[in-house]
Amino acid sequence: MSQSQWNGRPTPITNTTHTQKPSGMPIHKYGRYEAVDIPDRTWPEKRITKAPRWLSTDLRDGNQALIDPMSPARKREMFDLLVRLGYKEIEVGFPSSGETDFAFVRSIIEEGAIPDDVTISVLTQAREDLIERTVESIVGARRATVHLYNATAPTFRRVVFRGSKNEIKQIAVDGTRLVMEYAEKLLGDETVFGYQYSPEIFTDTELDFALEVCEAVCDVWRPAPGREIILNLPATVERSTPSTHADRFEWMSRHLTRREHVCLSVHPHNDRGTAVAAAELAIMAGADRIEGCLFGQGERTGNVDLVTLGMNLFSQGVDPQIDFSQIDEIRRTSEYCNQMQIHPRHPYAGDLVYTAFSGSHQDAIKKGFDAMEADAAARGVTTDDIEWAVPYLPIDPKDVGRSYEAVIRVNSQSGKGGIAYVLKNDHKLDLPRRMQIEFSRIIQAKTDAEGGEVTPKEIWSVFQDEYLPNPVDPWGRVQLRSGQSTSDTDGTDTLTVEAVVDGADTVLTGSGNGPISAFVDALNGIGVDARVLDYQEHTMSEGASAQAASYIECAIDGKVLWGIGIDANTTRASLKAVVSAVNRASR
Ligand SMILES: CC(=O)SCCNC(=O)CCNC(=O)[C@H](O)C(C)(C)COP(=O)(O)OP(=O)(O)OC[C@H]1O[C@@H](n2cnc3c(N)ncnc32)[C@H](O)[C@@H]1OP(=O)(O)O
Ligand SMILES: CC(C)C(=O)C(=O)O
Repeated sequence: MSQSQWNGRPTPITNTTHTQKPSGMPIHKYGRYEAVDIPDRTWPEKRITKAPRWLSTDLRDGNQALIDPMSPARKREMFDLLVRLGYKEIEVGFPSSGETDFAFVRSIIEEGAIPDDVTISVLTQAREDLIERTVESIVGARRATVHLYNATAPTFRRVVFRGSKNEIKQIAVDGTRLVMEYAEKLLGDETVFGYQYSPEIFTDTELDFALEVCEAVCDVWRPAPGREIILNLPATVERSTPSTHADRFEWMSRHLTRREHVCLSVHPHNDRGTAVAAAELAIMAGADRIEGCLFGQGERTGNVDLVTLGMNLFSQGVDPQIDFSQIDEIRRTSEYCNQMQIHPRHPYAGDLVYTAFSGSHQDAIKKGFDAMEADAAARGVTTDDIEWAVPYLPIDPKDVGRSYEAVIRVNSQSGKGGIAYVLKNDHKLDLPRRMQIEFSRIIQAKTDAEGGEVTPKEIWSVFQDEYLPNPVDPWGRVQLRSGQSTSDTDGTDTLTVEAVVDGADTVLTGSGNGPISAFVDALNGIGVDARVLDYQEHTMSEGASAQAASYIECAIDGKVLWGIGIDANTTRASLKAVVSAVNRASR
């Protein structure tokens, strides 16, 4: 007998209870990614306190991965959106790939679509004919960067270029020289010309070799004050943890000579699903700039998502310097340009990302909103002036142009908090806690029976049917017509009420220490045994025509239930609430 049984307690589950088994998958085919020897790494202690430089490559890396690459019209729509959002560096294409990209670059230059403070960038392989065509494409641009790449990783050296390390380095060096020569030959003084080099597949390149190639490229470009070089170290295929990626950036940042003239850029792809973390840690490790695409479009699993990165900064109180305040417009444009749908759970932008279906989340959200309102009122400010603190909502959906409408949606997983939120938000009815429980059971019965979601409209219709008189087809024993009350100096109220009772016009009279108790007394006259257990009321709006809501919990002939009354006059509202409970008791 085990000790726990001996104690009369259940046997605890230990981790030996579930024995995990080898998967049988071919793990022998995959090697472990090499760690970086950098024990004195500093990036874990760093904080991101300002926005990095951003480059959008939607029109290049994003576009090259589309089933149906963007038409000129779609490209232009995307370009204009990126400019409106505030991106200052935009990779606009691969002009030597064909007429579409070349013509697009020419069109935005010739039509004056590029603001003076925006730098366009164009990508090319390190091949002379392609470089010449690439430089031709940017003639007349105010600010333009040529971006040259060649893969440097062992497999690519062996399989794609079939060359030695020196030969691969030479491709980068010759390419850089050719870019400079063609820029010299073709570009005029009107163009502020920049240069970017990417050792493609940096993530699989030996660090010392990546450094050697970057240094050789710098020897040709000769970065100096006012003559920066962008060294972009791409995770062309994401291969390691974000922490190892950060180590590699810290290592490169420490070892690059002329570091002060280098803009160190990170270009993560999302193969392991950790591109956002990889970009953020790379910035902590010393990178200055991030290349990515809106909503993570791009090759395979995509480029890093610029929207998530920017919004992550925003949610930490750091200005991303990009305007995401109309996130649905950004989403619609991106969906149109890319002909790809954004997932409903996409961070910050998906349809469902500010929505809670489950009871405990809804309860906490409702309490969060209530607490924010109380806190703001106590300080005499609005909720926009205090720190956001609503559980389960990392940001205020309003800040990205969303309403609160979809924050709580009700289904079989929902509890009283969610339903109460809908009534408060949409109808200004702040139900007492026990009434929330009562009404949520009514909604629960509906969701259990019918499944699916109950819309706010349906919730309201069930609520009206359950608690409020139907003006067209009234139901229940009692319908109030009018009433008068008088108060004696000894505190006794006498009430006379004209009502329809069981279909007949009736005058009820009663007395008590207030209008409610007088009405309860009057109801005795028609054989209703009512006792008031709880009473709450609140105004529903401000101003002279304000309505009040009264909630009364009654024991009626031994049955405990709630009633509600809504009226501009608080006494009438409370009498209506008693009638609501009485009618429900006999329904
Ligand atoms: C990681 C990235 O996203 S890189 C960007 C990738 N984007 C694109 O490729 C989109 C646009 N590309 C294209 O339209 C075409 O590839 C073009 C027009 C540029 C070139 O087309 P092609 O001349 O038919 O060549 P292809 O695309 O097959 O390229 C392969 C050749 O280029 C060489 N090559 C590949 N990359 C590079 C490079 N960066 N620098 C120099 N040569 C390169 C290859 O070794 C191969 O040479 P080989 O034929 O001697 O074996
Ligand atoms: C050209 C480079 C920067 C690239 O797109 C990649 O490596 O993913």
